[in-house]
Amino acid sequence: MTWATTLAKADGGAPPFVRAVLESGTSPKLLTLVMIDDGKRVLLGHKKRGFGMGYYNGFGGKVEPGETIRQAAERELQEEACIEAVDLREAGVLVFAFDDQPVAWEVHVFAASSFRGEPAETDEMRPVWFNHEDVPFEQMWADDQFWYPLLLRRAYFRGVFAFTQTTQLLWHSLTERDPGDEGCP
Ligand SMILES: Nc1ncnc2c1[nH]c(=O)n2[C@H]1C[C@H](O)[C@@H](COP(=O)(O)OP(=O)(O)OP(=O)(O)O)O1
Repeated sequence: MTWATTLAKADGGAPPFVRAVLESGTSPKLLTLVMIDDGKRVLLGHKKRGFGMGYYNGFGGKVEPGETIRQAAERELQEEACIEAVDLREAGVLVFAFDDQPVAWEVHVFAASSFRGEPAETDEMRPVWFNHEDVPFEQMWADDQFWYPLLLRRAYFRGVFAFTQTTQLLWHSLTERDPGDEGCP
């Protein structure tokens, strides 16, 4: 996570626990997040259970052993929204560090503008379309308001976010990067 460590030193520097977790040598927990954006509206799911319950979010979850990150994104989209993305693309990567967890979370964000199937409510998510100007950030993770503008204008992004008490955002650093560019921000 070279780029994340570099970002953690930017913008005045992250809280010490962020640098500690990034430099610990422990592999991050891998997760996915799929955003469906038709150009005017985004499809969000109202999370009905588990981590982030009550928030609107894209569709995703943990990468399971034996699957690629992309396969995990496709599986979670099917499991949570009952749809299959047609033009799934890598949109960005978000790293979350928590002051009470020894491992960082690395969330790989994908986006698609078209899909097969009809979004349907599942045990985990209730899908709802929002116009771009009506995205309900006050009912979403605190980091979302920062990277959504990049997502919506199709800029590839990378960000590091520091949380306390699970949901309170303490600090962040965000940059636009080309996929595969491992150089300094
Ligand atoms: N801060 C923040 N912003 C935006 N999105 C997220 C976060 N934190 C997050 O965890 N997420 C995303 C990443 C994932 O898409 C989900 C969380 O996945 P989760 O539901 O815990 O994973 P599953 O594998 O589906 O879990 P089970 O319910 O099956 O145990 O939120």
